[in-house]
Amino acid sequence: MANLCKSFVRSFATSAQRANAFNHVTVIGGGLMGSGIAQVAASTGHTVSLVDQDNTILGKSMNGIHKSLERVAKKKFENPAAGEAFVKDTMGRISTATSPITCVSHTDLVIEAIVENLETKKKLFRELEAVAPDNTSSIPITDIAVAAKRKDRFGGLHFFNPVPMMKLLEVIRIPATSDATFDKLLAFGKDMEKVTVSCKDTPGFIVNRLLVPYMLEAVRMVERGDASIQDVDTAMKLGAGYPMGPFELSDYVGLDTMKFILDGWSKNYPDNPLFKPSSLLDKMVAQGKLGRKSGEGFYPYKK
Ligand SMILES: CCCCCCCCCCCCCC(=O)CC(=O)SCCNC(=O)CCNC(=O)[C@H](O)C(C)(C)COP(=O)(O)OP(=O)(O)OC[C@H]1O[C@@H](n2cnc3c(N)ncnc32)[C@H](O)[C@@H]1OP(=O)(O)O
Ligand SMILES: NC(=O)C1=CN([C@@H]2O[C@H](COP(=O)(O)OP(=O)(O)OC[C@H]3O[C@@H](n4cnc5c(N)ncnc54)[C@H](O)[C@@H]3O)[C@@H](O)[C@H]2O)C=CC1
Repeated sequence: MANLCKSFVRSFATSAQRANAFNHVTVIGGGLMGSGIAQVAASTGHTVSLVDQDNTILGKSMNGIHKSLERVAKKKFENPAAGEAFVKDTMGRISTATSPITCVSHTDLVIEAIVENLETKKKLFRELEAVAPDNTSSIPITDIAVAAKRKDRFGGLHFFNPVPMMKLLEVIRIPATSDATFDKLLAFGKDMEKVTVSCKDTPGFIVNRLLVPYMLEAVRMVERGDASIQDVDTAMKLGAGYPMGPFELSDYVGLDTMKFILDGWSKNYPDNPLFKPSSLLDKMVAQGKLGRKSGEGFYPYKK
């Protein structure tokens, strides 16, 4: 299998030298993030097991990956046959499973990308009782690591949505993370063709520490009646050069995920008025308006 990996990497590698930090990667959670991580891991030469709760969800994940790969292939290859081969080879590197237990016995890296809920994440790691770098938006890595026995082999990988397009990867170490693990995670980031940055295990790491207050102030502006959703989005795109306004981005991230993140922040910082729950966000999630994934959020979408 290692040989296969190497030959694939030779065929499709960019100019960057790969470290081949890990060969087999298990991604747990096949939603927006897990699918994107699995896709990029496979397209950069890793063999991937993608795990979610049932085969219907996994079917949707694989469809999404296929569509995204076709978009990538269109840009990457002038020759359609080469593009088709890239999509087929990449898909062939991904297998699916409904339990992580069978995969982790032979994997080099476990990436957790399940729902943003500390107890659910801790329960998963208790079950795995193994190495587990993870993808959380805002939960401190140290809090999740409580459930891991081998903390020296535990660290945080924060990818960005959409994973195939966003170049950044935040790599977080906790005091218990060994130098060897941290170095391997950085090397893995390079293998995934991402630019890595690191910071302390501080709330929201770098990006979300700045993004969350910005997004929240946008929603408060609308709640106060200061400006409309459309005008806020237009202003931030044309006046600040952002590719999406805060409400378009919220729909893209998923309003349920946003609510999980905000609920965590307001629980951890009850005295900070900045992180108070948003009644608008709560109401929309209760109505099932979750953004693009449900067909409606701040804006309507074709299903
Ligand atoms: C308001 C509520 C307040 C609640 C408060 C709670 C706060 C919580 C907030 C925290 C959120 C935390 C989330 C997180 O942890 C961190 C994140 O990930 S934040 C999100 C970061 N991402 C962004 O900021 C994305 C910004 N948008 C963009 O960069 C672009 O819009 C995007 C690349 C997504 C799409 O580009 P666009 O030009 O708009 O559209 P196109 O469809 O034309 O695409 C352009 C280009 O890109 C290709 N492409 C797009 N998506 C994919 C994909 N998934 N796979 C493959 N290829 C893709 C597409 O093919 C186009 O290529 P061309 O060659 O140009 O045709
Ligand atoms: N949506 C975004 O833009 C970003 C999200 N994140 C973080 O990534 C994580 C995942 O987020 P999304 O992919 O957006 O969520 P999502 O809701 O799209 O996907 C979560 C997936 O996890 C699965 N799942 C839940 N419990 C599971 C379990 N015990 N075992 C296996 N699978 C399980 C669900 O079935 C679902 O398919 C969250 O921690 C989130 O904060 C990080 C960066 C960006």
